[in-house]
Amino acid sequence: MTTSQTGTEPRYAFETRNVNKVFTGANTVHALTDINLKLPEGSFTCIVGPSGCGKSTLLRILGDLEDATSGEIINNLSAKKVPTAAFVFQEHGVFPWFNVLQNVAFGEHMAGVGKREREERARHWIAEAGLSGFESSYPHQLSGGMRQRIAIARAFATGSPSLLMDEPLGALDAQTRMLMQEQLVKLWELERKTVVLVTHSIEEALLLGDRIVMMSARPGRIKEIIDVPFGRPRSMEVEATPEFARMKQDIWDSLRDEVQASLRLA
Ligand SMILES: Nc1ncnc2c1ncn2[C@@H]1O[C@H](COP(=O)(O)OP(=O)(O)OP(=O)(O)O)[C@@H](O)[C@H]1O
Repeated sequence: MTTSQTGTEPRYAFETRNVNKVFTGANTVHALTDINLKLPEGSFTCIVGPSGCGKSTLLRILGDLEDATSGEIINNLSAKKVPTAAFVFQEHGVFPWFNVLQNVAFGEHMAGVGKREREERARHWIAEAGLSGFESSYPHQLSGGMRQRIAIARAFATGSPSLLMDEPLGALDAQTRMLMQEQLVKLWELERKTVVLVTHSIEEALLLGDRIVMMSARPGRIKEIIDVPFGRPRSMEVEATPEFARMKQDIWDSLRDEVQASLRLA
């Protein structure tokens, strides 16, 4: 568990205590079991686990898009005036009828921020996301990677203290994905929001995160929490180090059993 430099307990953005989630309907699905997590403010947590283990459900519960069946979710950010969390999903994150500037400013528009202020903030994050010059373009005029950068820039522009991302780079080709990983780290280092990012990629979790929460096959439990030893600011060159290769192998060794178990469940 991460602690502050003084050795005192860090401030937590989110805490979950014995969170369970059961979906009832035609089929009853026990999606999450006894999830206990403490996410320090300003930390970058990646969640990995086999398909169907409840990663998205956990993210949605943290973001208050879904209720837990039992257990407690403590959101220590909720007293702030802005929305607690901004979301980035794999696809469909941008409005096709808005241009880039309007898309990035949308969250602040909804929060009632004045036009001048929200556009100024939007232009700042558009520039940081490498989209300067495209303010008036519409999403259909841009590449998939650029569209996802709009969604990420908007999430940073909202002023929300946390960012919840569900496979935000999952739909991108390998090269664009690598560039976007770099960009995401760079943006986050500018403004250290509390980030929770769901990914299927062990490499991505190691490149981006401070910690990796590894989940077991359904009903999803926390199998292990791994501290990522690579420092900040982080260069993507860590991927070439023996430490990276060793950690990737260890995580895969542990995850492999869960992936096999999830295939038997399917
Ligand atoms: N609204 C829902 N109603 C019923 N069952 C649901 C609902 N949402 C999710 N589930 C079930 O809960 C389980 C966990 O789903 P979830 O989407 O959280 O998994 P995941 O780990 O994000 O999967 P993936 O990696 O494939 O995206 C799955 O078995 C899924 O079918």
